[in-house]
Amino acid sequence: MNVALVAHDEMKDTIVGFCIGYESILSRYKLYATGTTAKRIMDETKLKINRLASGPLGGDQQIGSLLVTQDIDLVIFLRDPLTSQAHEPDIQALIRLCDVYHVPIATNLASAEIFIKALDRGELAWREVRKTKIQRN
Ligand SMILES: O=C(CO)COP(=O)(O)O
Repeated sequence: MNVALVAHDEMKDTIVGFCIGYESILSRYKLYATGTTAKRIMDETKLKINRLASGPLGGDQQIGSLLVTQDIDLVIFLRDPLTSQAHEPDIQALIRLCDVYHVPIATNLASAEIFIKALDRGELAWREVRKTKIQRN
């Protein structure tokens, strides 16, 4: 089960706090994150993260590519709803691919807390079944 972590600049402190709070759960999964988010989390926790490009430089698209290959099972993407982003089309594409591939995506802290607890309880295990089905097609 693989988790993608992304946060816009105004939400970086929040995602770091989230990762500190849930470090023991997150440490059991393969983690991916966009460039600056990954660096902040690795600087402030012991989590190992596969660091992708920074969001504005294609990191959201790299996560999109991992969604297509069924390599991401949960996306925690703490968006800043009050600041426009130069790479908004990439952000929309990432969210769209979550819908295409039925990947849960939390775009704020409240939903992130629910999803991480669901992950911990094994409630996303259906993702493995779904992946197997898609691989057979
Ligand atoms: O811009 C982002 C997501 O759209 C996040 O990118 P960084 O983690 O590199 O700041």
